[in-house]
Amino acid sequence: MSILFVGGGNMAAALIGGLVSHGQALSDIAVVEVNEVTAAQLGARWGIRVYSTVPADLGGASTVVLAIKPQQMTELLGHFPTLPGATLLVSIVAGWTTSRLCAGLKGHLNLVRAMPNTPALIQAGVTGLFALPEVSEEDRARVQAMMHAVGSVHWLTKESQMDAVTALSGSGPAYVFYLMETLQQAALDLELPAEMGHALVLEMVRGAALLACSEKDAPARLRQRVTSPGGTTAAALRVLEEGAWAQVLKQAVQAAAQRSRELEDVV
Ligand SMILES: NC(=O)C1=CN([C@@H]2O[C@H](COP(=O)(O)OP(=O)(O)OC[C@H]3O[C@@H](n4cnc5c(N)ncnc54)[C@H](O)[C@@H]3O)[C@@H](O)[C@H]2O)C=CC1
Ligand SMILES: O=C(O)[C@@H]1CCC=N1
Repeated sequence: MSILFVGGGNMAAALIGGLVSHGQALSDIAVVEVNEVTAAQLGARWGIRVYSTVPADLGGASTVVLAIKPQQMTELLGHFPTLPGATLLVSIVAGWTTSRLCAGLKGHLNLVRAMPNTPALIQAGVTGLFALPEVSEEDRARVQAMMHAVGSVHWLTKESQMDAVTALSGSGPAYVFYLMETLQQAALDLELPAEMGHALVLEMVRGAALLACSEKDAPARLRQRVTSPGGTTAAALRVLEEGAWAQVLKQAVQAAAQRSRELEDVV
């Protein structure tokens, strides 16, 4: 399949990297990128075609991937070419619903929304997908293969689930990185050398994630196995419970989901 990315930032670069490593021909990938520096970097890195505006013939692409910020969409769609009905449009733009996309694309219905995350950069991402009923099985398989190139894929049954997916796995890496930053600061406070604190946090998070992936036990059970009665972990968990840490984290995810719903109205 030939793919035109509109926006060549973080997520587009991650997707292109994944596709290339899965054997997608570079001649079948093109990007529209308005930032000259980013455009030059994309061209130099992969030798792919880079346009400064969306070409009327879409550069011959059968699939168009929208990968710009929600706040940049209204302007883009204001002068977007009319898509042939068979063109598959995939949007990774947070908050932009299929009904708003369809309206902005003059009634185009061959639409799939995708919500990947930044671990896609190392092909360890996870993506939620939602397709309109008009999208053929063949096109669903195409978009699934594209997102599978950067990690695992889950189909949503209702579009409203996209707000939860965005809040959970789309934004989620930032919650984990925030935890890591905080633990590194705690290591400094405990007078560990900075480099050692950094390495301990990285390896601990990697090990805990791998253990959770390899075990059938739920995280709650894995946590209990770390927590000796009257021990160090129990002392730490008591402080987290007193600070209503779980409640705060759930509120944070709710806030992200609410923001995803609000982004539908962003201009
Ligand atoms: N960063 C993340 O963790 C995730 C982001 N997303 C979504 O992916 C989309 C892109 O995010 P990023 O790649 O992080 O943003 P980014 O800012 O890295 O990339 C956007 C790119 O689009 C370019 N651009 C802006 N207007 C343009 C136009 N009219 N035509 C062509 N290029 C244009 C910008 O110069 C920039 O290079 C956003 O809508 C975001 O909601 C989805 C999942 C995760
Ligand atoms: O923060 C955002 O809006 C985007 C969507 C998911 C991750 N980043």
